[in-house]
Amino acid sequence: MSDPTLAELGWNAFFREQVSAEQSRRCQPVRVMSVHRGRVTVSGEGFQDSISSSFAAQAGAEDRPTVGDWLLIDRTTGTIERILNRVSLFKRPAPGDDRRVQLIAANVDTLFIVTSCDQDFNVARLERYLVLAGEAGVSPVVVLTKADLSPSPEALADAARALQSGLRVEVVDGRDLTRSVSLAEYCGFGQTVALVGSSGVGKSTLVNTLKGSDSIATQAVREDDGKGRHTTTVREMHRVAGLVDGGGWLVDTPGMRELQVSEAASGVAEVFDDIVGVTLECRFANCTHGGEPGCAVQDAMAKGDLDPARFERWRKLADENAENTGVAAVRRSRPGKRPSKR
Ligand SMILES: Nc1nc2c(ncn2[C@@H]2O[C@H](COP(=O)(O)OP(=O)(O)OP(=O)(O)O)[C@@H](O)[C@H]2O)c(=O)[nH]1
Ligand SMILES: [Zn+2]
Repeated sequence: MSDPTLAELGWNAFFREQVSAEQSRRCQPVRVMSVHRGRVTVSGEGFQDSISSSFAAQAGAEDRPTVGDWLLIDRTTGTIERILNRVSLFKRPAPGDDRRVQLIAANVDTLFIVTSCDQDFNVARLERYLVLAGEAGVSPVVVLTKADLSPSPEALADAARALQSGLRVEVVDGRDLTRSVSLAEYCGFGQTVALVGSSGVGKSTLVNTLKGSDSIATQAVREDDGKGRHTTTVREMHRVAGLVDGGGWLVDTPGMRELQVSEAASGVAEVFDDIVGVTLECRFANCTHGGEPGCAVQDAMAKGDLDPARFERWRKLADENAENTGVAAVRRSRPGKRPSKR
């Protein structure tokens, strides 16, 4: 395949408008294809390189290049001038150190929430990922793999569709391009798709199938997960070539298996907007929905309009989010000396 053009890499008006004429004389736009310790590999128009990931104007915790980022780099020195504003950003508290944030991927258009029809299917987990997508500003698609191993994949697809209004759900056999071809429309020209899901659900298989080759990332990078253990993670962009009208990019996200919800109130409200709507009808604004008079939630459950199991999952996620968000906020408000041991 020929080297991608800027437009094929995903360059569009949103990014172009952030660059002044003076800047574009001095700098060129490049996209981050993979992140390694202290370095990033980047692609631009007829240009590929590995450059240092640190730069002079770095400010906040999110001011670090991650996979999918658009950078302006100096045409002569090759150093990063700045990171362009992102369309979307996946991040999470750094494992083992929730004072820091780990950037997962930037400028993702679509999130494939991958789950398999055999063992893995779990609505609570799907809802977690939907919250993550909502919070990151990315449109979610549930991808049910291993359709061949289930007697009734369509029943699972319907269960997934019921989780959020308008949710797209695709049933595939990830090993077979002809039975994954429904994913083509999300992987078109200049589009970027990230994949999340538990280990073994078939993410790598799907990436290889859509790429049209078996050459998935093997240059594993060792990253300290903060607990003294080392996990092997590779995050990089893979070009879709297996599909006729493909041409977009896939980002696998190893190391995102355990998923805690934090600072995601708007994502939770978006995924559970049906329940939030009902709570607005409760008589007391601070109703705990635990048996107060005039509780619209209890009412709706009694009438069969609201699934008690879904209500419980919402409550659990909302509580977890409040808890984690509180912890993160307290930690941030105490700058200065870091505790040496926790
Ligand atoms: N029958 C069937 N097997 C599949 C399908 N997709 C993947 N598999 C198999 O499932 C196993 C796990 O697939 P992977 O692609 O390695 O899963 P993964 O999600 O990338 O797992 P991690 O790399 O651990 O995150 C492999 O043996 C695949 O051949 C499918 O659609 N049908
Ligand atoms: Zn109530």
